[in-house]
Amino acid sequence: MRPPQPAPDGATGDGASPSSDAGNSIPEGARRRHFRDAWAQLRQGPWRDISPAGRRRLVLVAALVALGAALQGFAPLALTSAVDGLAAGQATGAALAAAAYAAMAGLSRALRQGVSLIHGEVARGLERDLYRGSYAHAIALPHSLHLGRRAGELARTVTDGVRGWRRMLDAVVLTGLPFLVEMGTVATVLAVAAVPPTLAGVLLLFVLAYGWAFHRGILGQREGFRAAARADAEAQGVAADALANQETVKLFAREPLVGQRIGEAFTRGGTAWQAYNRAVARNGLALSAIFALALGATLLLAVREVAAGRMTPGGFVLVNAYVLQVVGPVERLGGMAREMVQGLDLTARLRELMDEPDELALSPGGRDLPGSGPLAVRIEGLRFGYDPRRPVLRGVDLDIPAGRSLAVVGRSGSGKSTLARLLCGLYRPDGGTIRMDGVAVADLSLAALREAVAVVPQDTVLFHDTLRANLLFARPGAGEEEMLRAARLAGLEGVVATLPDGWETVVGERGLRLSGGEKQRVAIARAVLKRPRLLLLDEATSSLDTRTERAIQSGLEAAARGVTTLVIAHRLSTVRDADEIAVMEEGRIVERGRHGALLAAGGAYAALWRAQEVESPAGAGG
Ligand SMILES: Nc1ncnc2c1ncn2[C@@H]1O[C@H](COP(=O)(O)OP(=O)(O)OP(=O)(O)O)[C@@H](O)[C@H]1O
Repeated sequence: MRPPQPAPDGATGDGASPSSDAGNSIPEGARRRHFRDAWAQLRQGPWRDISPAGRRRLVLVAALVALGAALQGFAPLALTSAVDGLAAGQATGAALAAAAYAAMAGLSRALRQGVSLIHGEVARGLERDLYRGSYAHAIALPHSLHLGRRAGELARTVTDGVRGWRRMLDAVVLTGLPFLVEMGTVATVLAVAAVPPTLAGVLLLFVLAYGWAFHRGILGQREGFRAAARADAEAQGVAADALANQETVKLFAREPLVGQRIGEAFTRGGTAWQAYNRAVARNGLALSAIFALALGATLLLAVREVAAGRMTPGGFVLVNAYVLQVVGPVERLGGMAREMVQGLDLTARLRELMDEPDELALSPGGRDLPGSGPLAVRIEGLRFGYDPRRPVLRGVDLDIPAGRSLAVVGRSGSGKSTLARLLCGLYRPDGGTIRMDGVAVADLSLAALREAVAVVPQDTVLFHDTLRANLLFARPGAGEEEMLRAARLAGLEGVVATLPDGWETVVGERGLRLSGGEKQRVAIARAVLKRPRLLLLDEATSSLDTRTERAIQSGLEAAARGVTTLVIAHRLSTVRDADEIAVMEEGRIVERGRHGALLAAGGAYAALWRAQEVESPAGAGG
């Protein structure tokens, strides 16, 4: 039941969400290059997507963060003055200094709270822009690329990527910037307050040792973190797979077995998180030891300096305050390094995705289709293979005069649907040309081509929305009358009448709440509503019973009147009235003509017809 490579999941023990395989995709040595790339992309990509107002607010956030950090850095100076004032018997001065200290510390904290509120809003706006841009790009990627990916993988890549950018933004604005400002002010204060060099040196040494230990700890924990996240994702994969197969589980009465597998998977996740938490605790202990040593050493030194009269009691307080105060930013800096690395891991696949050329880049032709009536289609020497090693179309020549119908029949796998896909620009031919009203499809804009063509595919997938919304997707501006006419021609009216919610019925994910035949009727109605110049019917009625098919056939014929139509069909009885019938075999057209002539010729078509007559004596296929 477990998928071979479960998609890593964002739900992890500490709320962080690295993508396990994304994390492994960047070798350690290439890390710096990735930082550079990420920076370049930050400037070209995400940054560009932020609205000018959003940028101004981001700058405001940065300014407030810097102000808060500066206040935090300077505050102990006021405390020093208060203590020295007290020591010198200047109570008023000491009180003023103490008040200044309280104001600075309070303001700094208030700023931090306010900033996180504004920053959250700014960051959410940025996320929205990123989602919009990334999904627009993902949808515009070539059809072949979508087919080559697992369901949900693209959505996961986008979500991970956007979360990664958000983490990096938070890390830089909320941690990196205040760290630099606060350390700058601390260094300035130490210099101005003439703290003895030995003490300043010990303090610096402490910061470095603490930062180094913290960083090492994070690197050490990284593998454990990834392993735990991976185990978690696997467990989620097992559970998701079980849910997807719930019907099978029930029918085989295997609930206990599935429950046990899920339990085992989550136990593995729990064990991995325990190992990670132990590593975190070990590192925490090491840090506490360094902190205790540093505090002890600096205070002893400070006591000696004060006793020798080289430092005031206020200086003693200052040193003590800084030892306590610099721990936070140093720790946060380590956290920031982790966030940046994890953020980069998360954005890696999105950055790759954004580099993939979209359909427009691959089909740069930008011409519009002139005119407005039915299209004349001419196909010459068309060759195509999904894989270069296996040609599917091996030189197809066909033409459909404007407003006429052509039926393409042939054995399963002969390449009929592939021909239809090339006609609507889902793939580019390897050789040969398709012309619409004399214009090569390669020169057309994809939007112009697809506005002109309507397809009723073999398998219809619908939006998880109402029937009305699904139908109007074909032409959002269509009026009620027009929609009802399309529904009537497609035999959909009768279906709608039986549904308790009528047109407002929500059809379920991918349209799963409708039967195959009902979905097919929605697809036909959509195609009719679109008022195309070329109609492609790819076994448009294959899911219908013979009686319903006959009923809809007349509607389809009415819809196809005056529209160039290419019909792909297995049941030959449905295409016997086509203006022309072409028989396809192994990617080539081997016969063309009208029904009667082809039967009389006694070739491939006649053989297909006879075979279907044996299966269904009432009339081939019907
Ligand atoms: N996305 C794809 N990637 C790779 N190969 C494909 C893809 N789609 C179809 N094929 C292959 O191309 C060949 C032609 O498929 P196509 O769907 O055009 O046949 P068809 O004549 O429409 O068949 P049917 O009547 O069963 O619908 C088949 O051998 C099929 O396996």
